[in-house]
Amino acid sequence: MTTQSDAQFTARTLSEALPYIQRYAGQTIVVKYGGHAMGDASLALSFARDVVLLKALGLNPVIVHGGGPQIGKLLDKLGIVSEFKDGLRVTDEATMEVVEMVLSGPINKSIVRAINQAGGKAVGLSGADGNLLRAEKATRTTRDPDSHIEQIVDLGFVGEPSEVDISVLNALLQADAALIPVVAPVGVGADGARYNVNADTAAGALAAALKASRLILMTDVAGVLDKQKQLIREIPASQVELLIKDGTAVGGMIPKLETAAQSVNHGVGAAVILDGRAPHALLMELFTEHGAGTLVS
Ligand SMILES: Nc1ncnc2c1ncn2[C@@H]1O[C@H](COP(=O)(O)OP(=O)(O)O)[C@@H](O)[C@H]1O
Ligand SMILES: CC(=O)N[C@@H](CCC(=O)OP(=O)(O)O)C(=O)O
Repeated sequence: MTTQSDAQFTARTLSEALPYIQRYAGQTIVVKYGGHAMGDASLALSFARDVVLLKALGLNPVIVHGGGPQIGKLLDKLGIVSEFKDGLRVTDEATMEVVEMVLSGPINKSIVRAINQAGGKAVGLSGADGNLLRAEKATRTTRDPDSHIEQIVDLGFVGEPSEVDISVLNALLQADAALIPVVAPVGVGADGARYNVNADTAAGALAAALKASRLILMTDVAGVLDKQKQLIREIPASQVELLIKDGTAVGGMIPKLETAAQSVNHGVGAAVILDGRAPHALLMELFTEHGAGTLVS
């Protein structure tokens, strides 16, 4: 049972959120829901409720999800060895089959079901639907430390977004403004080939195409940590390359920071990297003055 002081606290919290609700009304917020942030069933339902609340408050949330750990589990079961380079999974044909199966299948549908269970109306898509996310083979190079010669790293079917066609999202929202799109980051090539696109990168490309006011990357750390493991609250987009070059950000944090900076440079209001395991992290970030995580602007 809630006491009167609990009720007063709730009422005050709602009242204090008013300027933020007014600021974001009608704005598109792209939320990247990472595989590590998915946690247990109650956390997933709590995330879904927060998304439904955003919609009820007049924001336009678009969810792009990951599922790296879940892909890893199935690959392990199938005895397929998987390797990462700079936070990207080297993807051969057999791995691509598993990636698409896991992302477009159980993960996408479990998020759609959770949002709908929370009273929303989610619809699941992948990059192939309506050519939402066109991709091309990603290219990466490394420099040999001895000879300084650049070498091409072959990542297989890892894709980079080449074009985003938001018409399918517009058509859905025109048909029913209550819909909440949930996008699996599987891109489609001009030749019809499918590509494994890092979910952060996919979310950044969508945020830029949708001219989102916020790109929120939900992960399993408090934000970007410095070398002393202290949270960095704000990073100018221009300093992101430096943090990657000096080794502060490694592995999965590299595509996050690159995406955050690129999306800001392409007109997204700001990008935030925050801890999706913290209950209501999304609401705290958007509707309180205690923004959580690291802001890239
Ligand atoms: N400077 C850093 N600050 C915080 N996390 C970092 C940093 N550098 C690397 N990481 C790693 O990046 C991880 C987040 O990326 P990733 O595992 O791909 O998450 P997700 O599945 O949410 O996309 C963290 O758990 C952490 O291990
Ligand atoms: C190219 C690449 O690395 N793709 C990722 C796609 C899923 C993803 O990004 O999931 P998280 O956000 O949960 O890490 C992968 O295969 O794991």
